[in-house]
Amino acid sequence: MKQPASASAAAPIDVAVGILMQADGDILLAQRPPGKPYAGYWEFPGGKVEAGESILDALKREFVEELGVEILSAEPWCGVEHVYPHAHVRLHFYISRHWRGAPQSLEGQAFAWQGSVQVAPILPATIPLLEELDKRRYDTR
Ligand SMILES: Nc1nc2c([nH]c(=O)n2[C@@H]2O[C@H](COP(=O)(O)OP(=O)(O)OP(=O)(O)O)[C@@H](O)[C@H]2O)c(=O)[nH]1
Repeated sequence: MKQPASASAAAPIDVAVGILMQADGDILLAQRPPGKPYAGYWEFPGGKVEAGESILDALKREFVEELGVEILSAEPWCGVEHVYPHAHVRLHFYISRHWRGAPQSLEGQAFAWQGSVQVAPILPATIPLLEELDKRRYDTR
């Protein structure tokens, strides 16, 4: 099959992204492992939605695979579309305040609980969300 001329011409890839938020507002970030595009950049855990899978199911699967964490509930927060040189992604961000298990580095990735975010660099499409998130961190629902 003929390849699209650029990532922007390709159909967007759906990605499920989860923000674990502790009661004190701290959020979990993970560092992309070597071998992936943007290796070393920080992101919220998640990954591509597989064919026939719901976004929430993909989110739950990725958290088990990457961190050994079982998401008990998550609310959709916002969607962001971004064209990278390697892919056109449609990011579906969820916030979860209820999960089971402490995160483990199952894919060798570093991760960090952050209040105001100090780790860098952050994936470009995720940067604008950090400011918005800061406003929600102390929402105690
Ligand atoms: N998980 C995650 N992905 C993000 C974020 N922001 C962002 O632009 N992305 C993009 O979304 C895409 C996620 O794909 P991925 O390669 O991590 O997904 P995956 O774990 O299923 O990868 P795989 O192909 O190795 O199985 C990447 O292009 C990544 O650059 C974010 O905050 N979290």
